[in-house]
Amino acid sequence: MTTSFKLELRRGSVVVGKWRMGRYRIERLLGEGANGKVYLVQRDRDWLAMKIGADTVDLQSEINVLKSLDKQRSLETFLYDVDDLYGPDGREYPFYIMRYVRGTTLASYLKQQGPEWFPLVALNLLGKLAKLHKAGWVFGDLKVENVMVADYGHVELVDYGGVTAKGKSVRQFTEIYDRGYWNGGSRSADPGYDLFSFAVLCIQLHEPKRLHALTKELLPQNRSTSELMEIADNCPGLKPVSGWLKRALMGEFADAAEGAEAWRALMHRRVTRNSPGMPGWLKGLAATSGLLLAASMGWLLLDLFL
Ligand SMILES: Nc1ncnc2c1ncn2[C@@H]1O[C@H](COP(=O)(O)OP(=O)(O)OP(=O)(O)O)[C@@H](O)[C@H]1O
Repeated sequence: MTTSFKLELRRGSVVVGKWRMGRYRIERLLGEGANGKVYLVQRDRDWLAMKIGADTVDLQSEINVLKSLDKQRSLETFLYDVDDLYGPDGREYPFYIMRYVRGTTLASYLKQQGPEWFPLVALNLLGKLAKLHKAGWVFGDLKVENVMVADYGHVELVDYGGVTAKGKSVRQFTEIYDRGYWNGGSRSADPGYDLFSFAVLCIQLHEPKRLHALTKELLPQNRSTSELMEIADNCPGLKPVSGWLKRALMGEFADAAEGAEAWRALMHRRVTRNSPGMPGWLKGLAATSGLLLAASMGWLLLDLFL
């Protein structure tokens, strides 16, 4: 993705908000996308993330969602400040300050820590989605790039630009994760929309090349969930969860909490069985992380249901 503006802020420079006068020291660029650039900044002793957009209207809808999310007490505060700044080019840019999410992207986490972490990280991600669904929201733009993972597989979502109230239409999405793109259903924001994207995300993590090739090969009218299922069925890493993925792609889960429960039961069943034919990642889980799994499941369940 490229940004539509070339603003660059140097490390060590200090940005002062035009209206609210907040002072932020730029540390480094965290990432950028179609809607803006995100910098790691410091205010007093706190590390925060600053998202700068080229266009106030674009950024404003994201800010509105964050404000509504912050009003709901079940979710942690994410938005700290909203203001405009003067760039080195003299132009005004809108920005907002949000919580800095520590961690690495999902794909690099699994690369560094090993694929045996996939089931647990995925379960934690379902837990995050479950909280949003419970509060009446759908994430909308779920994709590998928007999932950050910290130690012990702890998951955080970033980029709330696609978050949509249940029942409305999802406006910001990424084609390959989009239910409409695969002729698998509407773009109406229901929990099933996120679970569909979650299933594609699992496929993307395991078979990125095959998924990409499929998007090139198929004519729009021939894209279907069965094409996605075929990739999952033929991928050894996804075999244990292929039944679950099918249910998600078919919209059979009421929400992410129900999906998480089914995923957790699947993990539990597989780990306790520990049969000789068990796939690699589950063997790894059972052998090396039995205790860790129990502990993590404990906090996950607390996280999910508290
Ligand atoms: N709060 C945060 N803490 C840490 N890193 C973040 C945070 N927010 C965003 N990032 C990083 O910056 C990247 C770009 O941010 P973001 O996805 O919000 O931009 P975008 O323009 O909306 O992107 P897209 O084109 O995908 O919609 C993210 O993929 C992530 O790596």
